[in-house]
Amino acid sequence: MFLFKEVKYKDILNIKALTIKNHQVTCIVGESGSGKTTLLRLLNKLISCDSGEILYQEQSLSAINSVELRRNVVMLPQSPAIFSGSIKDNLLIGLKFSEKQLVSDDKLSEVLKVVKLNKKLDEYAERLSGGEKQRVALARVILMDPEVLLLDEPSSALDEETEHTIIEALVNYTKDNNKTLIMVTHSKKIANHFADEVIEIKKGMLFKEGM
Ligand SMILES: Nc1ncnc2c1ncn2[C@@H]1O[C@H](COP(=O)(O)OP(=O)(O)OP(=O)(O)O)[C@@H](O)[C@H]1O
Repeated sequence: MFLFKEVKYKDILNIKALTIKNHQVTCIVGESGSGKTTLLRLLNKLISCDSGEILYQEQSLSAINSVELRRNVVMLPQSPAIFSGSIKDNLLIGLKFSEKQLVSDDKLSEVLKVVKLNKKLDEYAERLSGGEKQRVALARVILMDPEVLLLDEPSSALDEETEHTIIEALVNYTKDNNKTLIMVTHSKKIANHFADEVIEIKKGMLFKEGM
């Protein structure tokens, strides 16, 4: 699905060869500042590499329109934005921005169940806890129904038990719907338990080259 060839970005990332397979759960681990977020940002063209090439479904990212790419490859940033308004407003905003068809309240409630958030759609999103806001943002990404979900520490604000439950639900969602999940996590436990592939980055380089 994604193929890296001699990719360099500033002096932050230097990846000779990397394949990320589709319909799999890939976890990216590594110490703080090693380049994990930078890697995710390359995948949906928020940034572009200085040299080398990244292919998505055999097509060079440089030849794919960024807006079009981001309809299929959606990123959840480390500190996602929550807007004033209801949970429903916050769920629909991703669809509105990407000019996708809006969905029914039933569908919205269904997605809240995937992220195990037991709240009403008309509750104020700003009153939610940090971990609950994180799950609203995650539900917003799921609603976009992308081929690839890029998640940057989606469970950083959750306790260990909730984290396990949410990631498990997310992995099941990925498998049931033939999605591709690429997730940065600080938790080696999560990575070892759920990932089909683990990418470890050290100072901008793959710990195990040529995966
Ligand atoms: N646009 C940029 N210009 C210069 N330096 C940058 C830029 N973006 C990131 N960096 C630096 O690159 C390094 C890697 O950043 P990145 O956010 O990818 O790390 P990370 O592995 O995701 O870290 P964390 O786990 O702390 O989120 C950091 O030292 C960061 O300061």
